[in-house]
Amino acid sequence: MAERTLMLDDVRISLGGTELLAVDLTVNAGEVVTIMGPSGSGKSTLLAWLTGNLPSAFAASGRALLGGTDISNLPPEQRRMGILFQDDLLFPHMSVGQNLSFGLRGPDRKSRIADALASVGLEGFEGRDPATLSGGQRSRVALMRMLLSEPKALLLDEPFAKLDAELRGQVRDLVFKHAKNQGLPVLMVTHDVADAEAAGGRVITLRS
Ligand SMILES: Nc1ncnc2c1ncn2[C@@H]1O[C@H](COP(=O)(O)OP(=O)(O)OP(=O)(O)O)[C@@H](O)[C@H]1O
Repeated sequence: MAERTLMLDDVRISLGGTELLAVDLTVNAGEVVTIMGPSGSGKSTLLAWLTGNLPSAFAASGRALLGGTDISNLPPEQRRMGILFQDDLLFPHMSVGQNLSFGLRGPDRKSRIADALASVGLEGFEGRDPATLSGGQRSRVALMRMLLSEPKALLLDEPFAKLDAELRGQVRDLVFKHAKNQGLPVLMVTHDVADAEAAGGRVITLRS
């Protein structure tokens, strides 16, 4: 599955002329690599660079290769990255079902959405207004929206922080299983050692 690896080739990001981070890393298909490190060490900045949304205050060099293709200069929407942040927002004027069908095609769309909701304990939530959901419920909808969009790699930034302990384990397993089944490379930023252990892969620690 070499075509599904995510390679960070000599990536260097600096801020105000000072190097913030330097990373050389290959994430294999189905592998979860955890990024840890103190606050301010550049974890979120690295993910922002990968998505094509690096703030202009930073300067970056190096390449990101997804399945062997250099994506470093592609616009964000062409990178096919599944992105999940702790404070992920759902579209407020759409129902849960409409949020999930965003970018989804095909005649089996409805049943895929129903299955996705059921898999995170939200069976029948299609018609709900996101404003009426709890933080944990919203974060599960955002997660399923990401997975349904058929990304080629996953970038997760504290993705399970809003979930209580029991749900956290379940949702985490679901994401990692999905990544394994689909052969997706995953980069996960977390402060939580249990998240890193559950991922079971390599841990990269950025220094402050
Ligand atoms: N838009 C921006 N403009 C200028 N500096 C920024 C910007 N965003 C972040 N920074 C700075 O860049 C550095 C890295 O921030 P980043 O958010 O990547 O750290 P982090 O490791 O994700 O931290 P945390 O664990 O607290 O989320 C910090 O010193 C931060 O103050």
